[in-house]
Amino acid sequence: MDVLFNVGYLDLIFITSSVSLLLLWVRSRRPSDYPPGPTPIPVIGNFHNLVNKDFMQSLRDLRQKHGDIFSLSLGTFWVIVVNGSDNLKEILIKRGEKTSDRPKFFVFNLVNNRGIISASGPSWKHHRTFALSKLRDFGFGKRSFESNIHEELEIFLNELEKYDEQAFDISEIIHTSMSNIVMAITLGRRFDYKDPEFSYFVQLLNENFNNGAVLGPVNFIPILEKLPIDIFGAKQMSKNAERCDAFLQNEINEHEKTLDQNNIRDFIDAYLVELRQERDTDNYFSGANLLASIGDLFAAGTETTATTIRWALMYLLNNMDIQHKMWKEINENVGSGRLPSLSDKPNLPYCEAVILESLRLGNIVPFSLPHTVSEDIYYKGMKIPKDSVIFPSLDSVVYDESLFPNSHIFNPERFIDENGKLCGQEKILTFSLGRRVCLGESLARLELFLYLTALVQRFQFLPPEGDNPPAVEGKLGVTYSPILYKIRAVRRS
Ligand code: HEM
Repeated sequence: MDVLFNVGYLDLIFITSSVSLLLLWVRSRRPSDYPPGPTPIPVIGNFHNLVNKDFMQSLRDLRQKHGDIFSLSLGTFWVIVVNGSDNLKEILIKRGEKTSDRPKFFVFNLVNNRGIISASGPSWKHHRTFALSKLRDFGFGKRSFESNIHEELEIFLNELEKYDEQAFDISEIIHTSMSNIVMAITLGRRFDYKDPEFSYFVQLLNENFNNGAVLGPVNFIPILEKLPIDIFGAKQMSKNAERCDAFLQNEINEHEKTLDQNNIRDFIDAYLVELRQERDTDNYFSGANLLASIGDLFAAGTETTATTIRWALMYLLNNMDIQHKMWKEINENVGSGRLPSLSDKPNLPYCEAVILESLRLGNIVPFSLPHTVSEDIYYKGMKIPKDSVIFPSLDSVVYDESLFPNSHIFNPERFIDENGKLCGQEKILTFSLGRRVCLGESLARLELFLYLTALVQRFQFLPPEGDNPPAVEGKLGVTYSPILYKIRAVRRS
């Protein structure tokens, strides 16, 4: 009887383990109508295909092997990587109705899928439309906004002069300056560069941007978030997000105390008015959604523009002839007595081309942000299943030789036609495309133009004394950002 019982017990363990493994094996097997891809290993899926090299290179190599649309089994998700400008347009624009939600990833759950970036469905649409109209009202649509940027820019340029031509790392002050512009729109005020609370806020945002958890395994295998040790940085990221929220909640509370419905000062005021008027019968507007929305504007609107400026300066250090040509164009069309303004844009096509080329080759969001699929879709005979995750490879457009010959070379001339006019800007997809296209694109383009032209007008940028220009290298966090480098800002006479 005992023997029988022992055999039965062992059998049970054997059967349970076999069934579990079988289920995992079946789960990680690629159905024949899915896009092709490397063979997944049971339990591990395709993680092993991504660990040896850097993530960007791994996805480029997989494309070489499996084609423009390929799939990977990662944890509980099927990930579909979409490469090439035409495919991206087909999937994100033509089939946009079914491909514009966000997946249930750890990073998006951090704010309980509220606000803009992490939300899906009607609440997302509501908040996106509201934010876009308020960015216009308090930002790029307002005439006086350019002079607000100029004030911030003057402070920033003076800050650079304090380095007295010594080599320094520009990252922190450029982040602070960009953050202040978003502050002006959302909180209606700016902070001093030395304000400890503000510096801490900017530092926390940066840490979360550089944290590996954003694209890391914790998104694909939710249980990893619960591990007692924080190998994947998830707990640190949650803590940082809580501290950023506390800072922003404080600002919301102050706004509530001083709100005057006849004098709407900024984004928070406008949102609070909507909340009080209770016009929103579906209850999309809420305190939690307000907090998440302004958090989104800071997260998306600070690091991105700051990083693009750091890429542009890195390229200018490596291409002194291009820097000189930019300065010459500014000098001939604007002079040195006033800051360049938006009305100068038509006369500064070369400067604009340098910005476009920095947006292209800087490649700051190589896989955009992940999307998910709300219903099965079929494309080129392949099934892209409901709930799979789409990685839009904007990286594949950057290096598309048919669009950008000698794509690895920094060459602003590719955006200038034979009549000296700007051309080809529509080929750049750095702001992504479709319904989720970057909400801050107009603001970002305005900031990049005003900052980069003013920087080159006032200073010549050089590598540290006796050093070569920095190697053009980047590293991937949420954004692909240049490695830290030092620069000298020498005031032009
Ligand atoms: C050079 C600067 C910038 C670049 C390259 C950039 C790029 C992007 C990209 C690739 C996305 C993801 C789109 C997708 O899901 O497919 C995005 C989303 C977003 N961006 Fe930007 N961005 C920049 C600046 C800004 C600025 C200045 C703001 C606002 C202050 C902003 C606000 C947003 C928001 C709110 C989203 C989420 C949109 C949504 O989910 O509906 N961005 N951006």
